[in-house]
Amino acid sequence: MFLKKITLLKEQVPSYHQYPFSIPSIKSLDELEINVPITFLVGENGSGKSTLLEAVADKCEFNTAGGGRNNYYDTDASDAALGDFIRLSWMPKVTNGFFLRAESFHQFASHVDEVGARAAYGGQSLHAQSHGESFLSLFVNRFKGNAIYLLDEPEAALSPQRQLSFLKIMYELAAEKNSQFIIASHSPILLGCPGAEIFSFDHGKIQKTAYEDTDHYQITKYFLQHREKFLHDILSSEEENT
Ligand SMILES: Nc1ncnc2c1ncn2[C@@H]1O[C@H](COP(=O)(O)OP(=O)(O)OP(=O)(O)O)[C@@H](O)[C@H]1O
Repeated sequence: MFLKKITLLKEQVPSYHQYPFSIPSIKSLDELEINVPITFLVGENGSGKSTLLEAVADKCEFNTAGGGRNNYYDTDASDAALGDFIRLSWMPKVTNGFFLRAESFHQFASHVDEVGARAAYGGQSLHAQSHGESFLSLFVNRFKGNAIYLLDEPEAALSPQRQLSFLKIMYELAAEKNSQFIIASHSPILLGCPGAEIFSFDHGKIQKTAYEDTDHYQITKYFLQHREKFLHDILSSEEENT
């Protein structure tokens, strides 16, 4: 484990009325203590997970469009608006790692081709693989250990079976190869990783939550157990509203 704490430098915040400080979870952030090698960030869409993850990537000097320290390429991806306003506490500091953004992975794959770095990603162009296959190639070939990995919705391209494959890779890297993961995720499969801690960004604050208390677990479980009733209730209330 490397990153132990994320602190919002409150005295430097210019205004809580503008992005990113206007996001309720960020506004109420003081210190986030990280206690285990695998940490998940969960919460409703727009609750601030990517904003915080991007800020951490920025402080790590990773390309905020996706990549590590040595991946320089231009992109339309946003600047890390929060990066200058957080402090990272390390023990020890690590500079090796990777920031995965599912949405700009295409541009990252082009960058790998352009700089002739395919060998580091399994030898084949990431563009010549399916979206999910290219994610798995990245995890298998590039994630070697002694590093911090910041992943924004890594499940985006992965089938349930491949999510399990990724879970195993991540678990082993954390347990045996001195790796830390901070992951924004909506996947009830990944969130179930043993030993992981989950922080919820819902209800205007960032707080630790149990796997079984997440919406991801509860809604998925209820849906699978009561699919017909669930759909009937949702669809009939939709009809009443129209
Ligand atoms: N560049 C920006 N300028 C202004 N507002 C922004 C900007 N980027 C994001 N926001 C807003 O900040 C809020 C948090 O966005 P963020 O992307 O961090 O959410 P998230 O929790 O990662 O959501 P999701 O689960 O949908 O990925 C959203 O309401 C979003 O519209």
